[in-house]
Amino acid sequence: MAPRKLAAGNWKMNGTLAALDQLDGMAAAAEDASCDVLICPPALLIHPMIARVGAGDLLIGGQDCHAAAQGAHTGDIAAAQLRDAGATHVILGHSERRADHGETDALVRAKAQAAHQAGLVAVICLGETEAQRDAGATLDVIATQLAGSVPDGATAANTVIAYEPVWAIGTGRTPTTDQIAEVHALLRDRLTARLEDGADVALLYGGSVKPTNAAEIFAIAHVNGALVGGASLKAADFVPIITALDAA
Ligand SMILES: O=C(CO)COP(=O)(O)O
Repeated sequence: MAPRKLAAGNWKMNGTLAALDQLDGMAAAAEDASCDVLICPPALLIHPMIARVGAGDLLIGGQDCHAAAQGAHTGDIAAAQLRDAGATHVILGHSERRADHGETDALVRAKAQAAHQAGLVAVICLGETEAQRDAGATLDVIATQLAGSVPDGATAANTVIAYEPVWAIGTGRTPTTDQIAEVHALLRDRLTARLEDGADVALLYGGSVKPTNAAEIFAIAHVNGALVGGASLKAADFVPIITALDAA
Protein backbone atom coordinates (compact mmCIF):
# COMPACT_ATOMS: atom_id res chain seq x y z
CA MET A 1 0.00 0.00 0.00
CA ALA A 2 1.19 3.51 -0.76
CA PRO A 3 0.00 6.63 1.09
CA ARG A 4 -3.36 7.85 -0.21
CA LYS A 5 -3.09 11.23 -1.86
CA LEU A 6 -5.17 13.95 -0.20
CA ALA A 7 -6.06 17.48 -1.30
CA ALA A 8 -7.38 19.13 1.86
CA GLY A 9 -8.87 22.62 2.24
CA ASN A 10 -8.88 24.46 5.55
CA TRP A 11 -11.43 27.26 5.38
CA LYS A 12 -10.40 28.56 8.83
CA MET A 13 -12.91 31.22 10.07
CA ASN A 14 -14.11 32.02 6.55
CA GLY A 15 -17.37 31.38 4.74
CA THR A 16 -21.10 31.66 5.25
CA LEU A 17 -23.96 29.76 3.61
CA ALA A 18 -23.35 31.76 0.43
CA ALA A 19 -19.95 30.04 0.10
CA LEU A 20 -21.64 26.68 -0.45
CA ASP A 21 -21.89 27.65 -4.12
CA GLN A 22 -18.14 26.96 -4.36
CA LEU A 23 -18.70 23.32 -3.48
CA ASP A 24 -20.34 22.21 -6.70
CA GLY A 25 -17.16 22.57 -8.76
CA MET A 26 -15.05 21.03 -6.01
CA ALA A 27 -17.42 18.07 -5.68
CA ALA A 28 -17.31 17.50 -9.45
CA ALA A 29 -13.48 17.56 -9.35
CA ALA A 30 -13.51 15.12 -6.44
CA GLU A 31 -15.69 12.71 -8.46
CA ASP A 32 -13.27 12.86 -11.39
CA ALA A 33 -10.10 12.56 -9.29
CA SER A 34 -8.65 9.38 -7.84
CA CYS A 35 -7.08 11.26 -4.92
CA ASP A 36 -9.10 12.07 -1.80
CA VAL A 37 -10.53 15.59 -1.53
CA LEU A 38 -11.46 17.13 1.82
CA ILE A 39 -12.91 20.49 2.87
CA CYS A 40 -12.79 21.53 6.53
CA PRO A 41 -15.19 24.46 6.95
CA PRO A 42 -16.21 26.24 10.15
CA ALA A 43 -18.23 23.71 12.18
CA LEU A 44 -21.54 25.47 11.49
CA LEU A 45 -21.15 24.73 7.77
CA ILE A 46 -20.41 21.00 8.10
CA HIS A 47 -24.02 19.91 8.06
CA PRO A 48 -25.19 22.23 5.27
CA MET A 49 -22.16 21.20 3.20
CA ILE A 50 -22.97 17.54 3.54
CA ALA A 51 -26.61 18.25 2.69
CA ARG A 52 -25.39 20.07 -0.43
CA VAL A 53 -22.90 17.52 -1.76
CA GLY A 54 -24.61 14.35 -0.55
CA ALA A 55 -22.74 11.09 -0.22
CA GLY A 56 -20.30 11.81 -3.06
CA ASP A 57 -16.53 11.79 -3.10
CA LEU A 58 -16.02 15.21 -1.48
CA LEU A 59 -15.12 14.59 2.16
CA ILE A 60 -16.00 17.09 4.91
CA GLY A 61 -14.07 17.59 8.15
CA GLY A 62 -13.77 19.72 11.26
CA GLN A 63 -10.99 22.11 12.29
CA ASP A 64 -10.70 21.09 15.96
CA CYS A 65 -12.30 18.88 18.58
CA HIS A 66 -12.16 18.59 22.36
CA ALA A 67 -10.06 15.89 24.00
CA ALA A 68 -13.02 14.73 26.11
CA ALA A 69 -15.80 12.60 24.68
CA GLN A 70 -18.53 14.91 26.04
CA GLY A 71 -19.36 17.12 29.01
CA ALA A 72 -19.18 20.59 30.51
CA HIS A 73 -16.96 22.38 27.97
CA THR A 74 -18.84 25.46 26.82
CA GLY A 75 -18.16 26.39 23.22
CA ASP A 76 -16.28 23.21 22.37
CA ILE A 77 -17.17 20.39 19.98
CA ALA A 78 -16.67 16.68 20.62
CA ALA A 79 -15.18 14.37 18.01
CA ALA A 80 -18.30 12.20 18.11
CA GLN A 81 -20.42 15.26 17.31
CA LEU A 82 -18.32 15.94 14.23
CA ARG A 83 -18.71 12.32 13.19
CA ASP A 84 -22.46 12.50 13.86
CA ALA A 85 -22.72 15.53 11.57
CA GLY A 86 -21.05 13.51 8.79
CA ALA A 87 -17.43 14.61 9.11
CA THR A 88 -14.74 12.05 8.31
CA HIS A 89 -11.62 14.05 9.31
CA VAL A 90 -10.58 16.68 11.84
CA ILE A 91 -7.62 19.06 11.65
CA LEU A 92 -5.73 19.13 14.95
CA GLY A 93 -2.85 21.23 16.28
CA HIS A 94 -2.95 23.84 13.54
CA SER A 95 -0.37 26.53 14.34
CA GLU A 96 -3.18 29.09 14.62
CA ARG A 97 -4.75 27.00 17.41
CA ARG A 98 -1.37 26.37 19.02
CA ALA A 99 -0.82 30.18 19.02
CA ASP A 100 -4.37 31.48 19.70
CA HIS A 101 -5.41 28.82 22.21
CA GLY A 102 -2.10 27.70 23.69
CA GLU A 103 -2.43 24.15 22.40
CA THR A 104 0.52 21.94 23.36
CA ASP A 105 1.75 18.71 21.80
CA ALA A 106 0.22 16.78 24.73
CA LEU A 107 -3.19 18.38 24.16
CA VAL A 108 -3.01 17.73 20.42
CA ARG A 109 -2.16 14.09 21.16
CA ALA A 110 -5.17 13.79 23.50
CA LYS A 111 -7.44 15.35 20.88
CA ALA A 112 -6.11 12.95 18.23
CA GLN A 113 -6.89 10.05 20.55
CA ALA A 114 -10.45 11.37 20.95
CA ALA A 115 -10.75 11.71 17.18
CA HIS A 116 -9.59 8.13 16.65
CA GLN A 117 -12.05 6.85 19.23
CA ALA A 118 -14.86 8.62 17.39
CA GLY A 119 -13.79 7.12 14.06
CA LEU A 120 -12.32 10.30 12.59
CA VAL A 121 -9.07 10.67 10.70
CA ALA A 122 -6.82 13.11 12.61
CA VAL A 123 -4.96 15.57 10.38
CA ILE A 124 -2.17 16.55 12.77
CA CYS A 125 -0.34 19.79 11.96
CA LEU A 126 3.32 20.56 12.71
CA GLY A 127 5.59 23.41 11.74
CA GLU A 128 8.44 25.64 12.76
CA THR A 129 8.34 29.42 13.23
CA GLU A 130 10.63 31.67 11.24
CA ALA A 131 12.81 32.24 14.31
CA GLN A 132 13.18 28.49 14.80
CA ARG A 133 14.19 28.04 11.16
CA ASP A 134 16.66 30.92 11.35
CA ALA A 135 18.16 29.31 14.46
CA GLY A 136 18.69 26.05 12.55
CA ALA A 137 16.23 24.23 14.82
CA THR A 138 13.66 23.15 12.22
CA LEU A 139 14.31 19.40 12.25
CA ASP A 140 14.49 19.26 16.05
CA VAL A 141 11.24 21.21 16.38
CA ILE A 142 9.44 18.97 13.88
CA ALA A 143 10.73 15.75 15.45
CA THR A 144 9.64 16.92 18.92
CA GLN A 145 6.17 17.98 17.71
CA LEU A 146 5.73 14.70 15.86
CA ALA A 147 6.76 12.56 18.82
CA GLY A 148 4.54 14.53 21.19
CA SER A 149 1.46 15.07 19.02
CA VAL A 150 0.92 11.62 17.48
CA PRO A 151 -0.85 9.23 19.88
CA ASP A 152 -0.26 5.52 20.30
CA GLY A 153 -2.77 3.75 18.12
CA ALA A 154 -2.08 6.01 15.14
CA THR A 155 -2.18 4.19 11.82
CA ALA A 156 -2.10 5.13 8.15
CA ALA A 157 -5.88 4.71 8.15
CA ASN A 158 -6.62 7.13 10.99
CA THR A 159 -3.81 9.69 10.82
CA VAL A 160 -2.48 12.24 8.33
CA ILE A 161 0.46 14.54 9.09
CA ALA A 162 0.58 18.08 7.68
CA TYR A 163 3.86 20.00 7.63
CA GLU A 164 3.00 23.69 7.72
CA PRO A 165 5.88 26.11 8.33
CA VAL A 166 4.29 28.94 10.34
CA TRP A 167 6.11 31.59 8.28
CA ALA A 168 4.67 30.18 5.03
CA ILE A 169 1.02 30.34 6.10
CA GLY A 170 -0.92 33.10 4.37
CA THR A 171 2.28 34.92 3.42
CA GLY A 172 2.82 33.88 -0.19
CA ARG A 173 6.25 32.60 0.86
CA THR A 174 7.05 28.90 0.48
CA PRO A 175 10.12 26.89 1.48
CA THR A 176 12.43 25.66 -1.26
CA THR A 177 11.71 22.20 -2.59
CA ASP A 178 14.85 21.01 -0.76
CA GLN A 179 13.57 22.41 2.53
CA ILE A 180 10.21 20.66 2.12
CA ALA A 181 11.94 17.43 1.06
CA GLU A 182 14.21 17.50 4.13
CA VAL A 183 11.29 17.78 6.56
CA HIS A 184 9.13 15.21 4.77
CA ALA A 185 12.02 12.72 4.73
CA LEU A 186 12.38 13.19 8.49
CA LEU A 187 8.64 12.68 9.01
CA ARG A 188 8.68 9.51 6.91
CA ASP A 189 11.73 8.13 8.77
CA ARG A 190 10.27 8.79 12.20
CA LEU A 191 6.81 7.45 11.34
CA THR A 192 8.26 4.31 9.76
CA ALA A 193 10.37 3.71 12.86
CA ARG A 194 7.43 4.20 15.21
CA LEU A 195 4.34 2.82 13.44
CA GLU A 196 3.88 -0.54 11.78
CA ASP A 197 2.41 1.13 8.69
CA GLY A 198 4.26 4.45 9.06
CA ALA A 199 5.43 4.18 5.45
CA ASP A 200 1.80 4.56 4.36
CA VAL A 201 0.78 7.59 6.45
CA ALA A 202 -0.12 10.46 4.10
CA LEU A 203 2.15 13.50 4.50
CA LEU A 204 0.76 16.86 3.41
CA TYR A 205 2.57 20.14 2.83
CA GLY A 206 0.73 23.35 3.77
CA GLY A 207 1.56 27.05 3.50
CA SER A 208 0.81 29.28 0.49
CA VAL A 209 -0.04 26.38 -1.83
CA LYS A 210 -1.54 27.85 -5.01
CA PRO A 211 -2.47 26.55 -8.47
CA THR A 212 0.85 28.01 -9.70
CA ASN A 213 3.15 26.10 -7.31
CA ALA A 214 1.13 22.94 -6.62
CA ALA A 215 2.66 20.70 -9.30
CA GLU A 216 6.21 21.56 -8.18
CA ILE A 217 5.34 20.79 -4.54
CA PHE A 218 3.55 17.52 -5.40
CA ALA A 219 6.67 16.30 -7.25
CA ILE A 220 8.71 16.33 -4.00
CA ALA A 221 9.43 12.93 -2.44
CA HIS A 222 7.10 12.00 0.44
CA VAL A 223 4.66 14.83 -0.33
CA ASN A 224 1.31 13.05 -0.66
CA GLY A 225 -0.90 16.11 -0.88
CA ALA A 226 -1.56 19.55 0.53
CA LEU A 227 -3.40 21.36 3.30
CA VAL A 228 -4.57 24.51 1.57
CA GLY A 229 -5.92 27.64 3.26
CA GLY A 230 -6.75 30.68 1.12
CA ALA A 231 -6.69 28.83 -2.20
CA SER A 232 -9.29 26.32 -0.97
CA LEU A 233 -12.03 28.93 -0.61
CA LYS A 234 -12.82 29.23 -4.31
CA ALA A 235 -13.39 26.38 -6.74
CA ALA A 236 -11.42 28.29 -9.38
CA ASP A 237 -8.31 28.02 -7.18
CA PHE A 238 -8.84 24.66 -5.48
CA VAL A 239 -9.89 22.58 -8.50
CA PRO A 240 -6.54 23.09 -10.32
CA ILE A 241 -4.75 22.02 -7.12
CA ILE A 242 -6.85 18.83 -7.01
CA THR A 243 -6.06 18.21 -10.68
CA ALA A 244 -2.33 18.76 -10.10
CA LEU A 245 -2.31 16.28 -7.23
CA ASP A 246 -4.20 13.71 -9.23
CA ALA A 247 -1.65 14.03 -12.04
CA ALA A 248 1.39 13.85 -9.72
O1 LIG B 1 -2.70 27.16 7.24
C1 LIG B 1 -2.88 26.69 6.13
C2 LIG B 1 -3.74 25.51 5.94
O2 LIG B 1 -4.05 24.90 7.15
C3 LIG B 1 -2.27 27.30 4.93
O3 LIG B 1 -2.90 28.51 4.67
P1 LIG B 1 -2.58 29.27 3.29
O4 LIG B 1 -2.73 28.24 2.18
O5 LIG B 1 -3.60 30.37 3.21
O6 LIG B 1 -1.16 29.76 3.38
